[in-house]
Amino acid sequence: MKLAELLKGIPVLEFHADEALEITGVSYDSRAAAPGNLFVAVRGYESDGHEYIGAAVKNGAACVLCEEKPEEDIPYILTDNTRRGLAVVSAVWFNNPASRLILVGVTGTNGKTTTTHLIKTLIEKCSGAKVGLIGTNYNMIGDRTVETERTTPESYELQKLFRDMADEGCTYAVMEVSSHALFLDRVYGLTYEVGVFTNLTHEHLDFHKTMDEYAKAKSLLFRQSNHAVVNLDDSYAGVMIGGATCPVFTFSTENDTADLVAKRIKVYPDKVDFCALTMEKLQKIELNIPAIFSVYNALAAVAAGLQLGFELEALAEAMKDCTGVKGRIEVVPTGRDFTVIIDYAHKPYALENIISTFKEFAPGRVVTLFGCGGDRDATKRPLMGEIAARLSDYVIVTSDNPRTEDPKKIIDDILVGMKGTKTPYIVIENRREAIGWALKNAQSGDILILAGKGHETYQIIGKEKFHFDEREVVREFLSAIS
Ligand SMILES: CC(=O)N[C@H]1[C@@H](OP(=O)(O)OP(=O)(O)OC[C@H]2O[C@@H](n3ccc(=O)[nH]c3=O)[C@H](O)[C@@H]2O)O[C@H](CO)[C@@H](O)[C@@H]1O[C@H](C)C(=O)N[C@@H](C)C(=O)N[C@H](CCC(=O)O)C(=O)O
Ligand SMILES: Nc1ncnc2c1ncn2[C@@H]1O[C@H](COP(=O)(O)OP(=O)(O)OP(=O)(O)O)[C@@H](O)[C@H]1O
Ligand SMILES: N[C@H](CCC[C@H](N)C(=O)O)C(=O)O
Ligand SMILES: [Mg+2]
Repeated sequence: MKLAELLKGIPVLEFHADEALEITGVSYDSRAAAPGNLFVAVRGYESDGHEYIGAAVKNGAACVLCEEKPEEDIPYILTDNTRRGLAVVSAVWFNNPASRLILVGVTGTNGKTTTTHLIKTLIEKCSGAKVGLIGTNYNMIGDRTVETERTTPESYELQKLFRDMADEGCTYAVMEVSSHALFLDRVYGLTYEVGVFTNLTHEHLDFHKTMDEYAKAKSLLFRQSNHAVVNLDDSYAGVMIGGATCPVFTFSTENDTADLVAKRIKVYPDKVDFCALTMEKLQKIELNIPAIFSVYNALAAVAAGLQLGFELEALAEAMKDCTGVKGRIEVVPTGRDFTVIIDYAHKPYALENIISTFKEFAPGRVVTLFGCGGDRDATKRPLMGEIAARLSDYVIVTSDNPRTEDPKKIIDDILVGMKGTKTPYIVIENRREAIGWALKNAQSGDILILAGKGHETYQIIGKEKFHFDEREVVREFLSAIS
């Protein structure tokens, strides 16, 4: 593609290159730069891409899109914001694949992965269309699963994925839109047919610093959506509605002024059901996933479906086909008289919800095993400690992904929130050993919640990723315990 064609849509401050230069690809990491590429220099939190221009040139980059004049003698284009520049050139490079897709974006602290899965199934069942999915566990092109590293990919990888989806016949893409992605312009330039807000609670304050800044980042989604769907029961609903530049459709379990209201909610050990009330209709909805928060995820998905033009009756029918997601309230078969649940609750509010849910149904004790991730928001650690101690009958404090932090220090941070608790607890730093101990000491009727790692099949210690699948660990220990 000619350079000039690739750069249309970019605010150019200075153009020091031949417009007819043939570009062979786009790269934003010097290590991935190939001969003939346009290298986009991005200022980051760890380093500055401008410092890698030399390395990119060594790898054959033919031109640079940057915010400051390179020291190297290379054709360059100056622009004001290279993160946005990367998003725009990536879309052009892949021939604007998003224009072939109806996009649904889901943001919020909890429930994004679950809600995007629900919406995907609803669209498939209501329209027969092939639907793409982008999120924490994996990406999907129809039924085909594609591995992922991040919840919302960098703009270049995102556009590439959209291209594959469009080429393989998808007409919709449903995606989780993280606050990082919104703040770092990974989704810059996209227009969502529907943007969904699930909720906002304590998380990622290492990055956003304050809840207000975190909320502001989330609300950016509603500046690039044609329809907004907002959880009116959340205390940050006003920020999302205030930030929206499109019509807003609200849902609630308590406020009758919402556009979609859940009435007569029933929560069972294995499912929920409720009556969904709109201005025109009343319809029973059943979802085969337990917990009160599943009602919210179902409401969010139905509301999105309504905004896409599907009928409430059809959405209710399709909801019956929705199943749970790996690592979200996942029951591990044990063949014993106690229950093991794997859940991705790695944030205070999620932990509170999952423990409360099982407290309601547990025939015996609720035993919570959890840790907190290293190199992530440290202020959530004592909050999670307090919640686990207050709501559980027994707590096992262990490690999550310590990353480059000292696991003992992370555990100490958690224990600050458990000071003075009367709830019995034990600290076992090694997660495998902690799970083994929990299983050996499980009592009849117990519900053992392994919280925090959900679908993950690894543990990150230092900078290394080790294979660690809690399902396997549970099976190994159980086969050793007669
Ligand atoms: C805070 C954050 O999101 N950081 C992301 C961001 O990093 P950054 O801007 O600080 O980049 P940097 O490492 O300083 O490097 C600057 C530039 O120099 C380039 N570089 C760097 C080294 C080199 O040798 N050559 C080179 O060219 C880099 O490619 C980059 O373009 O851009 C990088 C490139 O896309 C990402 O890899 C990186 O994600 C890091 C790894 C990360 O852990 N992100 C997490 C926190 C995240 O994004 N999480 C959210 C939310 C999760 C959820 O709640 O579900 C997600 O969407 O996954
Ligand atoms: N609507 C909800 N409200 C509160 N908690 C929820 C909700 N939905 C799910 N959860 C809890 O949060 C955990 C994570 O759910 P899910 O993966 O769907 O959210 P997410 O927003 O994608 O999270 P992440 O940002 O970590 O990927 C679940 O395992 C469950 O404990
Ligand atoms: N997307 C989240 C996942 C956290 C999962 C938890 N197991 C942890 O390591 O803290 C993050 O990277 O912050
Ligand atoms: Mg997710």
